Amino acid sequence: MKNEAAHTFIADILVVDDIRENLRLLSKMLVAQGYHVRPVSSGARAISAIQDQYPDLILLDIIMPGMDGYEVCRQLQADESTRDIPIIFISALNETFDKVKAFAVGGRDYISKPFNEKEVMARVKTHLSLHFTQQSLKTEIAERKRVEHTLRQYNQDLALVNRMGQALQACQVEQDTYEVITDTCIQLFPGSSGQLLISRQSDTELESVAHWGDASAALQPIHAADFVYPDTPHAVVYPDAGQTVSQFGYSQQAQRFYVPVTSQNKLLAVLSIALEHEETENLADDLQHSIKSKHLLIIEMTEHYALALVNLRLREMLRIESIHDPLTGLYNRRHMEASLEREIHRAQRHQKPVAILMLDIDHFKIFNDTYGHKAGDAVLKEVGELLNASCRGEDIACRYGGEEFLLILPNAMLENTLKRAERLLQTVRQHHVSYQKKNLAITASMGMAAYPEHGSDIQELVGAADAALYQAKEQGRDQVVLAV
Ligand SMILES: Nc1nc2c(ncn2[C@@H]2O[C@H](COP(=O)(O)OP(=O)(O)OP(=O)(O)O)[C@@H](O)[C@H]2O)c(=O)[nH]1
Repeated sequence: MKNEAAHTFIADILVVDDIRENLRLLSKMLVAQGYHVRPVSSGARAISAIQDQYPDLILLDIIMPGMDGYEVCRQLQADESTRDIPIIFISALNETFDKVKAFAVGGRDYISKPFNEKEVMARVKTHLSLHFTQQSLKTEIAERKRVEHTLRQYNQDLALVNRMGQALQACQVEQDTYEVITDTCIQLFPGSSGQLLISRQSDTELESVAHWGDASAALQPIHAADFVYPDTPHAVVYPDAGQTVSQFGYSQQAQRFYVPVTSQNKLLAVLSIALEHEETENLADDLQHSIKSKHLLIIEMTEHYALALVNLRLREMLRIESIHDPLTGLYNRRHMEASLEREIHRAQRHQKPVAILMLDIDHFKIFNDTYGHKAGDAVLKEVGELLNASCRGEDIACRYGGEEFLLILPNAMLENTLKRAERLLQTVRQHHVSYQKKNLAITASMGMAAYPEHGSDIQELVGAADAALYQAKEQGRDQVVLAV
Protein backbone atom coordinates (compact mmCIF):
# COMPACT_ATOMS: atom_id res chain seq x y z
CA MET A 1 0.00 0.00 0.00
CA LYS A 2 2.83 2.30 0.97
CA ASN A 3 4.66 1.68 -2.30
CA GLU A 4 1.51 2.19 -4.24
CA ALA A 5 0.95 5.55 -2.54
CA ALA A 6 4.57 6.58 -3.20
CA HIS A 7 4.09 5.56 -6.80
CA THR A 8 1.03 7.72 -7.35
CA PHE A 9 2.64 10.80 -5.79
CA ILE A 10 3.84 13.28 -8.45
CA ALA A 11 6.42 15.87 -7.41
CA ASP A 12 5.63 19.47 -8.35
CA ILE A 13 8.59 21.38 -9.87
CA LEU A 14 8.67 25.10 -10.56
CA VAL A 15 10.97 26.05 -13.46
CA VAL A 16 11.96 29.73 -13.61
CA ASP A 17 13.77 31.11 -16.68
CA ASP A 18 13.26 34.24 -18.78
CA ILE A 19 14.39 32.45 -21.96
CA ARG A 20 11.44 30.68 -23.52
CA GLU A 21 13.53 27.99 -25.19
CA ASN A 22 15.19 26.98 -21.87
CA LEU A 23 11.79 26.85 -20.18
CA ARG A 24 10.37 24.67 -22.92
CA LEU A 25 13.34 22.30 -22.94
CA LEU A 26 13.54 21.87 -19.15
CA SER A 27 9.76 21.42 -18.85
CA LYS A 28 9.71 18.81 -21.60
CA MET A 29 12.54 16.83 -19.95
CA LEU A 30 10.89 16.89 -16.54
CA VAL A 31 7.39 16.05 -17.79
CA ALA A 32 8.88 13.12 -19.69
CA GLN A 33 10.18 11.81 -16.33
CA GLY A 34 6.66 12.02 -14.85
CA TYR A 35 7.01 15.24 -12.84
CA HIS A 36 4.36 17.93 -12.63
CA VAL A 37 5.95 21.10 -14.01
CA ARG A 38 4.97 24.76 -13.66
CA PRO A 39 7.07 26.98 -15.94
CA VAL A 40 7.31 30.74 -15.18
CA SER A 41 9.34 33.39 -16.98
CA SER A 42 10.26 35.92 -14.24
CA GLY A 43 11.26 36.26 -10.58
CA ALA A 44 8.03 38.07 -9.65
CA ARG A 45 5.89 35.37 -11.32
CA ALA A 46 7.91 32.73 -9.49
CA ILE A 47 7.11 34.33 -6.09
CA SER A 48 3.41 34.48 -6.89
CA ALA A 49 3.33 30.87 -8.22
CA ILE A 50 5.08 29.71 -5.02
CA GLN A 51 2.51 31.53 -2.87
CA ASP A 52 -0.31 29.85 -4.84
CA GLN A 53 1.11 26.46 -4.05
CA TYR A 54 4.41 25.45 -2.54
CA PRO A 55 6.42 23.41 -5.09
CA ASP A 56 8.56 20.44 -4.06
CA LEU A 57 11.59 21.83 -5.94
CA ILE A 58 12.58 24.96 -7.89
CA LEU A 59 14.91 25.15 -10.89
CA LEU A 60 15.94 28.78 -10.86
CA ASP A 61 17.73 30.88 -13.45
CA ILE A 62 19.94 33.65 -12.04
CA ILE A 63 20.05 36.40 -14.62
CA MET A 64 16.55 37.62 -15.34
CA PRO A 65 15.14 41.09 -15.93
CA GLY A 66 13.53 42.63 -12.84
CA MET A 67 13.96 40.28 -9.88
CA ASP A 68 16.98 38.00 -10.39
CA GLY A 69 17.34 34.45 -9.12
CA TYR A 70 19.43 35.48 -6.09
CA GLU A 71 16.65 37.82 -4.91
CA VAL A 72 13.95 35.17 -5.43
CA CYS A 73 16.05 32.82 -3.33
CA ARG A 74 16.64 35.45 -0.62
CA GLN A 75 12.90 36.12 -0.31
CA LEU A 76 12.09 32.42 -0.03
CA GLN A 77 14.79 31.97 2.60
CA ALA A 78 13.41 34.86 4.64
CA ASP A 79 10.01 33.18 4.91
CA GLU A 80 9.66 30.30 7.39
CA SER A 81 7.08 28.54 5.23
CA THR A 82 9.20 28.52 2.03
CA ARG A 83 12.69 28.21 3.55
CA ASP A 84 12.86 24.45 3.10
CA ILE A 85 11.89 24.29 -0.60
CA PRO A 86 15.06 23.06 -2.36
CA ILE A 87 16.38 25.45 -5.05
CA ILE A 88 18.73 24.36 -7.84
CA PHE A 89 20.23 27.29 -9.68
CA ILE A 90 20.70 26.82 -13.44
CA SER A 91 22.86 29.56 -14.89
CA ALA A 92 25.31 30.48 -17.59
CA LEU A 93 27.34 32.34 -14.93
CA ASN A 94 30.23 30.03 -14.51
CA GLU A 95 32.57 31.89 -12.20
CA THR A 96 33.31 30.32 -8.81
CA PHE A 97 32.22 33.61 -7.27
CA ASP A 98 28.70 33.19 -8.73
CA LYS A 99 28.45 29.60 -7.58
CA VAL A 100 29.55 30.47 -4.04
CA LYS A 101 27.05 33.31 -3.95
CA ALA A 102 24.29 30.92 -5.11
CA PHE A 103 25.00 28.65 -2.14
CA ALA A 104 25.40 31.63 0.20
CA VAL A 105 21.89 32.95 -0.53
CA GLY A 106 20.41 29.50 0.19
CA GLY A 107 20.62 27.49 -3.04
CA ARG A 108 21.03 23.74 -2.58
CA ASP A 109 22.83 23.07 -5.87
CA TYR A 110 24.16 24.68 -9.01
CA ILE A 111 24.01 23.50 -12.63
CA SER A 112 25.91 25.30 -15.38
CA LYS A 113 24.40 26.12 -18.74
CA PRO A 114 24.46 24.65 -21.28
CA PHE A 115 23.13 21.81 -19.08
CA ASN A 116 23.36 18.13 -19.57
CA GLU A 117 19.94 16.46 -19.41
CA LYS A 118 21.12 13.42 -17.43
CA GLU A 119 22.95 15.60 -14.91
CA VAL A 120 19.83 17.78 -14.40
CA MET A 121 17.67 14.68 -13.87
CA ALA A 122 20.15 13.09 -11.44
CA ARG A 123 20.39 16.27 -9.37
CA VAL A 124 16.59 16.84 -9.42
CA LYS A 125 16.03 13.26 -8.28
CA THR A 126 18.63 13.50 -5.49
CA HIS A 127 17.29 16.81 -4.14
CA LEU A 128 13.69 15.67 -4.29
CA SER A 129 14.59 12.54 -2.39
CA LEU A 130 16.54 14.56 0.22
CA HIS A 131 13.67 17.01 0.47
CA PHE A 132 11.06 14.32 1.06
CA THR A 133 13.25 12.57 3.64
CA GLN A 134 13.73 15.90 5.40
CA GLN A 135 9.99 16.63 5.27
CA SER A 136 9.02 13.27 6.70
CA LEU A 137 11.63 13.68 9.46
CA LYS A 138 10.19 17.09 10.25
CA THR A 139 6.67 15.66 10.40
CA GLU A 140 7.88 12.84 12.61
CA ILE A 141 9.66 15.24 14.96
CA ALA A 142 6.59 17.48 15.11
CA GLU A 143 4.38 14.47 15.84
CA ARG A 144 6.77 13.29 18.57
CA LYS A 145 6.76 16.74 20.10
CA ARG A 146 2.96 16.76 20.00
CA VAL A 147 2.79 13.33 21.65
CA GLU A 148 5.37 14.39 24.25
CA HIS A 149 3.38 17.53 24.97
CA THR A 150 0.14 15.55 25.26
CA LEU A 151 1.84 13.05 27.57
CA ARG A 152 3.35 15.79 29.70
CA GLN A 153 -0.03 17.51 29.90
CA TYR A 154 -1.74 14.22 30.73
CA ASN A 155 0.78 13.50 33.51
CA GLN A 156 0.29 16.99 34.90
CA ASP A 157 -3.49 16.57 34.82
CA LEU A 158 -3.24 13.11 36.35
CA ALA A 159 -1.09 14.50 39.17
CA LEU A 160 -3.70 17.23 39.61
CA VAL A 161 -6.53 14.69 39.85
CA ASN A 162 -4.47 12.62 42.33
CA ARG A 163 -3.84 15.71 44.44
CA MET A 164 -7.59 16.36 44.28
CA GLY A 165 -8.18 12.82 45.55
CA GLN A 166 -5.86 13.42 48.51
CA ALA A 167 -7.46 16.79 49.25
CA LEU A 168 -10.91 15.15 49.17
CA GLN A 169 -9.74 12.55 51.67
CA ALA A 170 -8.75 15.33 54.06
CA CYS A 171 -12.23 16.91 53.89
CA GLN A 172 -14.18 16.58 57.11
CA VAL A 173 -17.57 17.68 55.78
CA GLU A 174 -19.16 17.79 52.34
CA GLN A 175 -18.91 21.58 52.17
CA ASP A 176 -15.09 21.31 52.29
CA THR A 177 -15.14 19.40 49.00
CA TYR A 178 -16.79 22.16 46.94
CA GLU A 179 -13.68 24.34 46.79
CA VAL A 180 -11.46 21.33 46.05
CA ILE A 181 -13.63 20.48 43.04
CA THR A 182 -13.89 24.00 41.65
CA ASP A 183 -10.13 24.57 42.09
CA THR A 184 -9.44 21.36 40.19
CA CYS A 185 -11.82 22.34 37.36
CA ILE A 186 -10.17 25.77 37.03
CA GLN A 187 -6.79 24.07 36.53
CA LEU A 188 -8.06 21.20 34.41
CA PHE A 189 -10.14 23.35 32.04
CA PRO A 190 -8.44 26.76 31.86
CA GLY A 191 -10.70 29.44 30.42
CA SER A 192 -13.95 27.64 31.26
CA SER A 193 -16.80 28.67 33.56
CA GLY A 194 -18.89 26.25 35.48
CA GLN A 195 -20.78 25.25 38.54
CA LEU A 196 -21.03 22.37 40.94
CA LEU A 197 -24.55 21.22 41.72
CA ILE A 198 -25.34 18.82 44.53
CA SER A 199 -28.18 16.34 44.59
CA ARG A 200 -29.44 15.79 48.13
CA GLN A 201 -31.01 12.51 49.09
CA SER A 202 -34.58 12.14 47.84
CA ASP A 203 -34.41 15.58 46.26
CA THR A 204 -35.26 16.13 42.63
CA GLU A 205 -33.73 19.60 42.55
CA LEU A 206 -30.02 20.20 42.21
CA GLU A 207 -28.52 22.80 44.52
CA SER A 208 -25.81 25.03 43.09
CA VAL A 209 -23.11 25.08 45.75
CA ALA A 210 -20.07 26.57 44.00
CA HIS A 211 -19.04 28.10 40.70
CA TRP A 212 -15.97 29.36 38.89
CA GLY A 213 -15.23 31.68 35.98
CA ASP A 214 -17.81 34.03 34.54
CA ALA A 215 -20.83 33.81 36.87
CA SER A 216 -23.43 34.61 34.19
CA ALA A 217 -22.13 31.81 31.99
CA ALA A 218 -21.58 29.43 34.88
CA LEU A 219 -24.88 29.69 36.69
CA GLN A 220 -27.53 28.07 34.58
CA PRO A 221 -30.32 26.25 36.41
CA ILE A 222 -30.58 22.53 35.74
CA HIS A 223 -32.69 19.89 37.36
CA ALA A 224 -31.91 16.45 38.67
CA ALA A 225 -34.94 15.24 36.70
CA ASP A 226 -33.06 16.10 33.49
CA PHE A 227 -30.70 13.28 34.31
CA VAL A 228 -32.33 9.97 33.54
CA TYR A 229 -30.56 6.71 34.03
CA PRO A 230 -31.06 4.00 31.48
CA ASP A 231 -29.63 0.49 31.94
CA THR A 232 -26.01 1.49 31.50
CA PRO A 233 -24.52 2.72 34.75
CA HIS A 234 -23.26 6.31 34.55
CA ALA A 235 -25.01 6.88 31.25
CA VAL A 236 -27.08 9.96 31.02
CA VAL A 237 -29.75 11.24 28.66
CA TYR A 238 -29.89 14.90 27.88
CA PRO A 239 -33.42 15.92 27.03
CA ASP A 240 -32.29 18.68 24.69
CA ALA A 241 -29.64 16.55 23.01
CA GLY A 242 -32.10 13.68 22.72
CA GLN A 243 -29.38 11.11 22.92
CA THR A 244 -27.73 8.82 25.40
CA VAL A 245 -24.25 9.92 26.33
CA SER A 246 -21.95 7.64 28.23
CA GLN A 247 -20.34 9.10 31.34
CA PHE A 248 -20.58 12.72 30.32
CA GLY A 249 -21.56 14.69 27.30
CA TYR A 250 -21.93 17.97 25.56
CA SER A 251 -25.28 19.67 25.24
CA GLN A 252 -25.36 21.67 22.02
CA GLN A 253 -28.42 23.61 23.15
CA ALA A 254 -27.01 24.61 26.52
CA GLN A 255 -23.49 24.93 25.08
CA ARG A 256 -21.97 23.14 28.00
CA PHE A 257 -20.70 19.84 29.23
CA TYR A 258 -22.62 18.02 31.93
CA VAL A 259 -20.56 15.70 34.05
CA PRO A 260 -22.73 13.60 36.38
CA VAL A 261 -21.20 12.26 39.57
CA THR A 262 -22.96 9.01 40.37
CA SER A 263 -22.79 6.06 42.67
CA GLN A 264 -24.84 2.91 42.24
CA ASN A 265 -27.06 4.64 39.68
CA LYS A 266 -27.81 7.49 42.06
CA LEU A 267 -27.03 11.03 41.08
CA LEU A 268 -24.85 12.66 43.76
CA ALA A 269 -23.74 15.80 41.96
CA VAL A 270 -23.41 17.38 38.52
CA LEU A 271 -20.58 19.47 37.13
CA SER A 272 -21.79 21.89 34.49
CA ILE A 273 -18.90 23.25 32.43
CA ALA A 274 -19.75 26.21 30.21
CA LEU A 275 -17.74 26.92 27.09
CA GLU A 276 -19.24 30.26 26.17
CA HIS A 277 -16.55 32.88 26.19
CA GLU A 278 -16.34 36.51 25.24
CA GLU A 279 -13.10 36.24 23.33
CA THR A 280 -13.32 33.97 20.31
CA GLU A 281 -15.35 31.14 18.88
CA ASN A 282 -12.06 29.28 18.61
CA LEU A 283 -11.55 29.28 22.32
CA ALA A 284 -14.87 27.50 22.79
CA ASP A 285 -13.84 24.97 20.13
CA ASP A 286 -10.46 24.50 21.78
CA LEU A 287 -12.11 24.03 25.15
CA GLN A 288 -14.58 21.55 23.74
CA HIS A 289 -11.69 19.62 22.21
CA SER A 290 -9.66 19.85 25.42
CA ILE A 291 -12.55 18.56 27.55
CA LYS A 292 -13.24 15.70 25.14
CA SER A 293 -9.56 14.77 25.16
CA LYS A 294 -9.67 14.67 28.95
CA HIS A 295 -12.46 12.10 28.96
CA LEU A 296 -10.53 9.55 31.03
CA LEU A 297 -9.35 12.15 33.51
CA ILE A 298 -12.89 13.41 33.96
CA ILE A 299 -14.08 9.89 34.70
CA GLU A 300 -11.21 9.44 37.15
CA MET A 301 -12.11 12.73 38.76
CA THR A 302 -15.85 11.96 39.09
CA GLU A 303 -15.09 8.52 40.51
CA HIS A 304 -12.84 10.07 43.16
CA TYR A 305 -15.53 12.61 43.94
CA ALA A 306 -18.36 10.07 44.05
CA LEU A 307 -16.35 8.00 46.54
CA ALA A 308 -15.58 11.06 48.66
CA LEU A 309 -19.24 12.17 48.68
CA VAL A 310 -20.51 8.70 49.57
CA ASN A 311 -17.94 8.43 52.40
CA LEU A 312 -18.67 11.88 53.77
CA ARG A 313 -22.43 11.38 53.59
CA LEU A 314 -22.07 8.01 55.32
CA ARG A 315 -19.84 9.55 57.96
CA GLU A 316 -22.34 12.37 58.49
CA MET A 317 -25.22 9.89 58.70
CA LEU A 318 -23.32 7.85 61.31
CA ARG A 319 -22.48 11.01 63.23
CA ILE A 320 -26.14 12.06 63.27
CA GLU A 321 -27.24 8.56 64.26
CA SER A 322 -24.64 8.42 67.03
CA ILE A 323 -26.06 11.50 68.75
CA HIS A 324 -29.79 10.94 68.17
CA ASP A 325 -32.38 8.70 69.72
CA PRO A 326 -33.94 6.67 66.90
CA LEU A 327 -37.48 6.59 68.36
CA THR A 328 -38.04 10.28 69.06
CA GLY A 329 -35.39 11.88 66.87
CA LEU A 330 -34.24 13.93 69.89
CA TYR A 331 -30.61 14.00 70.98
CA ASN A 332 -29.56 10.98 73.04
CA ARG A 333 -28.12 10.85 76.54
CA ARG A 334 -24.50 10.80 75.29
CA HIS A 335 -25.01 14.04 73.37
CA MET A 336 -26.96 15.51 76.29
CA GLU A 337 -24.02 14.94 78.63
CA ALA A 338 -21.50 16.46 76.21
CA SER A 339 -23.81 19.43 75.55
CA LEU A 340 -24.58 20.06 79.22
CA GLU A 341 -20.90 20.00 80.09
CA ARG A 342 -20.18 22.50 77.31
CA GLU A 343 -23.08 24.76 78.35
CA ILE A 344 -22.00 24.77 82.03
CA HIS A 345 -18.47 25.78 80.96
CA ARG A 346 -19.85 28.49 78.72
CA ALA A 347 -22.14 29.73 81.48
CA GLN A 348 -19.18 29.83 83.91
CA ARG A 349 -17.09 31.80 81.43
CA HIS A 350 -19.82 34.31 80.59
CA GLN A 351 -21.41 34.32 84.04
CA LYS A 352 -24.77 33.32 82.62
CA PRO A 353 -27.33 30.82 83.93
CA VAL A 354 -28.24 27.40 82.49
CA ALA A 355 -31.44 25.63 83.45
CA ILE A 356 -32.38 22.00 82.97
CA LEU A 357 -35.84 20.45 82.98
CA MET A 358 -36.20 16.74 83.59
CA LEU A 359 -39.58 15.44 82.36
CA ASP A 360 -41.06 12.01 83.13
CA ILE A 361 -44.39 10.70 81.78
CA ASP A 362 -46.76 9.81 84.62
CA HIS A 363 -47.83 6.22 85.17
CA PHE A 364 -46.22 5.19 81.97
CA LYS A 365 -45.98 1.58 83.12
CA ILE A 366 -49.77 1.41 83.52
CA PHE A 367 -50.12 3.08 80.10
CA ASN A 368 -47.86 0.48 78.55
CA ASP A 369 -49.61 -2.36 80.33
CA THR A 370 -53.07 -1.08 79.31
CA TYR A 371 -52.52 -0.13 75.69
CA GLY A 372 -49.39 -2.03 74.79
CA HIS A 373 -45.76 -1.19 74.14
CA LYS A 374 -46.44 0.21 70.67
CA ALA A 375 -48.93 2.72 72.07
CA GLY A 376 -46.23 3.62 74.62
CA ASP A 377 -43.79 4.22 71.79
CA ALA A 378 -46.31 6.47 70.03
CA VAL A 379 -46.62 8.51 73.24
CA LEU A 380 -42.84 8.84 73.56
CA LYS A 381 -42.63 10.01 69.95
CA GLU A 382 -45.34 12.61 70.34
CA VAL A 383 -43.95 13.94 73.63
CA GLY A 384 -40.62 14.21 71.82
CA GLU A 385 -42.31 16.30 69.11
CA LEU A 386 -43.97 18.54 71.71
CA LEU A 387 -40.61 19.15 73.38
CA ASN A 388 -38.94 19.88 70.07
CA ALA A 389 -41.67 22.32 69.12
CA SER A 390 -41.32 24.16 72.44
CA CYS A 391 -37.55 24.64 72.01
CA ARG A 392 -35.94 27.95 71.15
CA GLY A 393 -32.90 28.08 68.91
CA GLU A 394 -30.28 27.45 71.57
CA ASP A 395 -32.30 24.92 73.64
CA ILE A 396 -31.30 21.27 73.47
CA ALA A 397 -33.99 18.57 73.84
CA CYS A 398 -32.84 15.04 74.67
CA ARG A 399 -34.30 11.69 75.52
CA TYR A 400 -32.58 10.91 78.78
CA GLY A 401 -33.67 7.27 78.80
CA GLY A 402 -36.89 5.22 79.03
CA GLU A 403 -39.78 7.63 79.47
CA GLU A 404 -37.56 10.45 80.76
CA PHE A 405 -36.62 13.55 78.81
CA LEU A 406 -34.23 16.38 79.57
CA LEU A 407 -34.23 19.94 78.25
CA ILE A 408 -31.13 22.11 78.45
CA LEU A 409 -32.02 25.80 78.42
CA PRO A 410 -28.95 28.07 78.14
CA ASN A 411 -29.32 31.66 79.40
CA ALA A 412 -32.70 30.83 80.99
CA MET A 413 -33.76 32.82 84.07
CA LEU A 414 -35.37 30.71 86.81
CA GLU A 415 -38.71 32.47 86.88
CA ASN A 416 -39.22 32.41 83.13
CA THR A 417 -38.15 28.79 82.95
CA LEU A 418 -40.68 27.79 85.59
CA LYS A 419 -43.40 29.47 83.53
CA ARG A 420 -42.19 27.70 80.39
CA ALA A 421 -42.20 24.38 82.24
CA GLU A 422 -45.79 24.91 83.38
CA ARG A 423 -46.87 25.82 79.86
CA LEU A 424 -45.19 22.67 78.59
CA LEU A 425 -46.96 20.49 81.14
CA GLN A 426 -50.23 22.10 80.09
CA THR A 427 -49.46 21.34 76.46
CA VAL A 428 -48.78 17.68 77.36
CA ARG A 429 -51.98 17.53 79.42
CA GLN A 430 -54.08 18.96 76.59
CA HIS A 431 -52.45 16.84 73.95
CA HIS A 432 -54.22 13.59 73.17
CA VAL A 433 -52.17 10.89 71.59
CA SER A 434 -54.20 9.25 68.85
CA TYR A 435 -53.45 5.57 68.68
CA GLN A 436 -55.61 3.02 66.84
CA LYS A 437 -58.61 5.35 66.72
CA LYS A 438 -58.31 6.08 70.46
CA ASN A 439 -57.43 9.44 71.97
CA LEU A 440 -55.12 8.76 74.86
CA ALA A 441 -54.59 11.39 77.55
CA ILE A 442 -51.29 11.70 79.38
CA THR A 443 -49.63 13.92 81.96
CA ALA A 444 -46.03 14.42 82.91
CA SER A 445 -44.05 15.61 85.91
CA MET A 446 -40.97 17.81 85.89
CA GLY A 447 -38.00 18.58 88.04
CA MET A 448 -36.10 21.77 87.40
CA ALA A 449 -32.56 22.78 88.40
CA ALA A 450 -30.25 25.57 87.32
CA TYR A 451 -26.62 26.57 87.33
CA PRO A 452 -25.33 28.20 89.46
CA GLU A 453 -28.12 27.87 92.09
CA HIS A 454 -28.34 24.06 92.31
CA GLY A 455 -24.96 22.77 91.21
CA SER A 456 -21.80 23.53 89.28
CA ASP A 457 -21.33 20.29 87.32
CA ILE A 458 -23.45 17.75 85.44
CA GLN A 459 -23.78 15.30 88.34
CA GLU A 460 -24.92 17.98 90.76
CA LEU A 461 -27.37 19.59 88.33
CA VAL A 462 -28.90 16.36 87.03
CA GLY A 463 -29.04 14.99 90.59
CA ALA A 464 -30.88 18.12 91.75
CA ALA A 465 -33.36 17.98 88.85
CA ASP A 466 -33.91 14.25 89.47
CA ALA A 467 -34.63 14.87 93.15
CA ALA A 468 -37.06 17.67 92.22
CA LEU A 469 -38.77 15.32 89.74
CA TYR A 470 -39.11 12.70 92.49
CA GLN A 471 -40.67 15.40 94.64
CA ALA A 472 -43.15 16.28 91.87
CA LYS A 473 -44.18 12.62 91.61
CA GLU A 474 -44.54 12.45 95.39
CA GLN A 475 -46.71 15.57 95.45
CA GLY A 476 -49.24 14.04 93.04
CA ARG A 477 -47.59 14.26 89.54
CA ASP A 478 -48.59 16.58 86.62
CA GLN A 479 -46.55 19.43 88.11
CA VAL A 480 -43.11 21.03 88.08
CA VAL A 481 -40.91 21.30 91.17
CA LEU A 482 -37.85 23.51 91.49
CA ALA A 483 -34.79 21.93 93.08
CA VAL A 484 -33.72 23.11 96.50
N1 LIG B 1 -43.25 1.71 75.17
C1 LIG B 1 -42.08 1.94 75.74
N2 LIG B 1 -41.97 1.86 77.07
C2 LIG B 1 -40.80 2.12 77.66
C3 LIG B 1 -39.66 2.49 76.92
N3 LIG B 1 -38.65 2.72 77.79
C4 LIG B 1 -39.14 2.46 79.04
N4 LIG B 1 -40.45 2.11 78.98
C5 LIG B 1 -41.35 1.75 80.04
O1 LIG B 1 -41.58 2.88 80.86
C6 LIG B 1 -42.07 2.38 82.11
C7 LIG B 1 -41.50 3.19 83.22
O2 LIG B 1 -42.19 2.81 84.39
P1 LIG B 1 -41.81 3.33 85.82
O3 LIG B 1 -40.37 3.70 85.87
O4 LIG B 1 -42.26 2.28 86.79
O5 LIG B 1 -42.63 4.62 86.03
P2 LIG B 1 -44.10 5.03 85.67
O6 LIG B 1 -44.96 3.88 85.38
O7 LIG B 1 -44.02 6.05 84.54
O8 LIG B 1 -44.58 5.71 86.96
P3 LIG B 1 -44.19 7.13 87.48
O9 LIG B 1 -42.95 7.55 86.83
O10 LIG B 1 -44.01 6.94 88.92
O11 LIG B 1 -45.33 8.01 87.13
C8 LIG B 1 -41.70 0.88 82.17
O12 LIG B 1 -42.85 0.11 82.06
C9 LIG B 1 -40.80 0.71 80.95
O13 LIG B 1 -40.97 -0.58 80.37
C10 LIG B 1 -39.80 2.55 75.51
O14 LIG B 1 -38.88 2.87 74.77
N5 LIG B 1 -41.02 2.30 74.96
